[in-house]
Amino acid sequence: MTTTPSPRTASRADGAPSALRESAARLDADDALAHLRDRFLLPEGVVHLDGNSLGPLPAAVPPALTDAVTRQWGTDLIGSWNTNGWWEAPLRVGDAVGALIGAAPGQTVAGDSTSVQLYTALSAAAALRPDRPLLVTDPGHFPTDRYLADAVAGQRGLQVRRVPPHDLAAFLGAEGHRVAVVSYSPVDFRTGELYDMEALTRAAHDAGALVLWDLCHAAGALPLRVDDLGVDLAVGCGYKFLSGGPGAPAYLYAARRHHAALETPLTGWNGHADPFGLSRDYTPAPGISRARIGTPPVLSLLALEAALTAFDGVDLTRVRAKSLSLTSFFLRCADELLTPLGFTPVTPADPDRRASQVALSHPHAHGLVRALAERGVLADMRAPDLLRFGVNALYTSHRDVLTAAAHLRDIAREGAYDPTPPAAGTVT
Ligand SMILES: Cc1ncc(COP(=O)(O)O)c(C=O)c1O
Ligand SMILES: Nc1c(O)cccc1C(=O)C[C@H](N)C(=O)O
Repeated sequence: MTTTPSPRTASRADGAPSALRESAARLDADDALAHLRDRFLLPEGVVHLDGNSLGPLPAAVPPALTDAVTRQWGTDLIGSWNTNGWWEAPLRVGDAVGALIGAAPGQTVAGDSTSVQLYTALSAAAALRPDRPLLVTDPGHFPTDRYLADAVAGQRGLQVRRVPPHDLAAFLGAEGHRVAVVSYSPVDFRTGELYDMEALTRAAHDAGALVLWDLCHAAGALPLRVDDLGVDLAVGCGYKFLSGGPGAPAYLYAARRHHAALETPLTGWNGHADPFGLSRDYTPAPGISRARIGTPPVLSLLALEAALTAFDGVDLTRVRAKSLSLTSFFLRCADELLTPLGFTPVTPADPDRRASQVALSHPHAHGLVRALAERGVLADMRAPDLLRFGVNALYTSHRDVLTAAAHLRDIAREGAYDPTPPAAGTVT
């Protein structure tokens, strides 16, 4: 999103039909997770429905960062690598993320960006299946995943096949024996469609291929079971549903059974078996440590670590149930208030096929999202015509959802938005 909301007026859903207001009030009254909102510092008068792009500030982060800067860096100085656990932070934070994605400790490392982690994972997967020439990815995958698939394929002499998840089984039936890795996301970042991770993982494995999941839009939003499903590799960012802050470290999961043979393409000294031995040649560390590269962004790791405490004691099956309640309610509001005004929901109505966002198509998506931001409702748009609304069960209420839908109805009805498409280079 682009605009600083001013004035912030989003707390008003007064103009919404009373049946919707009563439903929102009832659903919020029954919400066993409502108290978790206090774990976030949400500005007054803002409805935050863009946590699928950048989560808001968790209350635990400012004191953790103050401590990291003033006591650890300011006073303990370089000794902090030992005394304050800086050296182990990528593994410690990796394990904390691992707990949210269903990974037992010792298989997840945090530190570099999702794009870098993807490069590592795709390259490592190709090296684990050297006799197979195909890399399968989703034509609708997030751009960085597609670009990196092309780059790794080019460097390793592979060919990329763009196969939508719904067509994977048929594709593997014909070409499966040639596929090294299937690289997918369980969630379509535009529409919010949720794919069947279990069935797709099994299909890849039945063909003898590896599977790499990009969990950016899933981790923290729904229960994940990477160990149970036998996932080979996974990556994800720290700044969406994990709310680790702008540019938060991303993570890489590699199943333990692959560690001994895991060849990482960026052989930085932090991944060395003996980083301070300063030896001439690279010897990979045992375990997931070999996926470390260079000095990690410690302050960002500590911010992410603090952010993850927002999940302490939280049952992700409850998070999922509330997220579905929020998105169902959003679809109902859309049906009653927005479809008559030219909005078309593109997110599946079937809850089993819906992740934690609702997307609506409208030819003036950009202007509408900007007008919403001016009224204190934060959402985003994805070109050419999608308005995206991400819900996070840790802090979103049904009233928030209704407020957003009611403002959008008013803006559309009044024509109170600029229909000009975004200029090239605009962050949307
Ligand atoms: C599925 C997915 N992968 C990767 C990224 C981004 O990668 P990076 O964190 O390197 O910018 C995003 C969003 O920005 C995404 O939605
Ligand atoms: N990572 C982002 C950024 O650095 C700037 C703006 C947006 C983003 C995003 O996360 C986009 C997001 N992955 C998406 O689903 O479209």
